[in-house]
Amino acid sequence: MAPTLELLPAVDVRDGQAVRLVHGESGSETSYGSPLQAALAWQRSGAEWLHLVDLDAAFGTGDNRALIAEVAGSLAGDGIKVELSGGIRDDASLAAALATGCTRVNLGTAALETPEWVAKVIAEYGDRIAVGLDVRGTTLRGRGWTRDGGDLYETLARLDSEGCARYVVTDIAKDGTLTGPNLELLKNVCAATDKPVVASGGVSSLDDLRAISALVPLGVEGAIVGKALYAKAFTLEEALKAVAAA
Ligand SMILES: O=C(O)c1ccccc1NCC(=O)[C@H](O)[C@H](O)COP(=O)(O)O
Repeated sequence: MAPTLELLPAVDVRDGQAVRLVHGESGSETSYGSPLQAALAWQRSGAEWLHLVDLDAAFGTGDNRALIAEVAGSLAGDGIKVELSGGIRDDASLAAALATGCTRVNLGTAALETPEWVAKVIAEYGDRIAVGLDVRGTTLRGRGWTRDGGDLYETLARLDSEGCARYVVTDIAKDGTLTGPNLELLKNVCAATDKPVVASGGVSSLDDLRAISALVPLGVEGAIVGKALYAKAFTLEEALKAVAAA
């Protein structure tokens, strides 16, 4: 039997607040209050993972490093696995991220702009490093998804050859829109790599999660869920039950 799809409820932090964006665009925020309270709510609902994003660090508008460390530290200390994303681009930001106790970090822009550094940290930290492949069509986007950064499949082949352990794949056109995941993209990425893939962006319903679960045999390992949980399209408890039964 295929393993159960992992669910990663998202807490995206901007200016100290948990927010949701549409298409990852700065200025499209809806605020949902305290990131720590949001994270603790997902923990109470049975989350095994948390996807925690420092949007200010991703956009280059500052950072929420202390708050992120507090949230990651609180949850990781309680046995929740934390995936940390946003603005991790050099030794200092990577050291700060890993020091939070997170299970892994997600590198985005660095994989496009400083490939030698990314190859070095992949070799050093193994599966504590994932790479976020954030795409419009098949073009990667970096710097908070604001700048083009090359071809998805060329970059994927390069990262595979360097031993990258895992990819977090986001269709930016779907992100924060509640219009369903891009299943074709996920299938295509799974066909291009043997490494596990975490799906991100667009989940709107339990049926979407069941559809992503059907891709587990192809290599999809997990799904990040943001807006649907905040908009109460379903509860995390319902989502965990749905994927366990899929
Ligand atoms: O992850 C990043 O580094 C990032 C950078 C810039 C804008 C957005 C970014 N992440 C957004 C997410 O990871 C979302 O939380 C996730 O894709 C969930 O999407 P959805 O379920 O559609 O709300």
